[in-house]
Amino acid sequence: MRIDVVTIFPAYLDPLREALLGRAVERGLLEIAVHDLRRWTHDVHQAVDDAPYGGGPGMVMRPQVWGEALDEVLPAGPQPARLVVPTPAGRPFTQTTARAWADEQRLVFACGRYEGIDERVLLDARARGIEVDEVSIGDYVLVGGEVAVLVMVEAVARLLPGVLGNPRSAAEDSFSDGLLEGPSYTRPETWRELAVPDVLRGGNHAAIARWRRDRALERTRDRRPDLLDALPPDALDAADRAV
Ligand SMILES: NC(=O)c1ccno1
Repeated sequence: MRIDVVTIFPAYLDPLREALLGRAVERGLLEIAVHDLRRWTHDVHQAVDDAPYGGGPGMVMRPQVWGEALDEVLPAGPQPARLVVPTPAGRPFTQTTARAWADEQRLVFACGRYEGIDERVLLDARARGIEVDEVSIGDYVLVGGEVAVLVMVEAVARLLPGVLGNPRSAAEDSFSDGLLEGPSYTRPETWRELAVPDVLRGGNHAAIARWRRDRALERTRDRRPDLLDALPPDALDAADRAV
């Protein structure tokens, strides 16, 4: 997969070169390119924004600059690419989104700032046959899209084959079965008079699986009852419903 990020603050994306993602890039599992939007300005001030039509607070990012940037980064023509614009006004970004995007060949992230990007940039991209997703990582407002891109790239990249050491990690983490993951424990067996649940030390795999499922159901019911409501009717068996 190739990921391109267009931003006026390229250094914000430096964490993409660290740790798990950095190693994935070094191993050729993932290609990441970060572009400074100001490369496509032509004035001495490298202006990327202007006052909003209709008045109101803040500034809007100029279509000319974004248009030239995306013409270069996402040239016209048949290409399996998806343009992603992080915005608090977007559709929710979820694990389902991450799984779907993990199958894409190319993702291009456009990081808006100020009051956002002139709407015509997105209309033009769609008119050129590009899939455009406006997505939000949560119901809060950030200063720009860069932090949201870090979140989304990590959520997607960890699902790519070979990125995680153990592929079971992605298969068994929260949301994999529609539930939140339950509690985890490691050595020592007792720490500050707090003991690891006996079942986890007993070696009975069926009992361990049942205990983990019960804790996941309890946690999901307590913290995210909406996820339980969204499960398909046959997702919970009689033992689940007894929890
Ligand atoms: N909530 C968000 O995804 C977001 C993106 C930019 N500002 O907020």
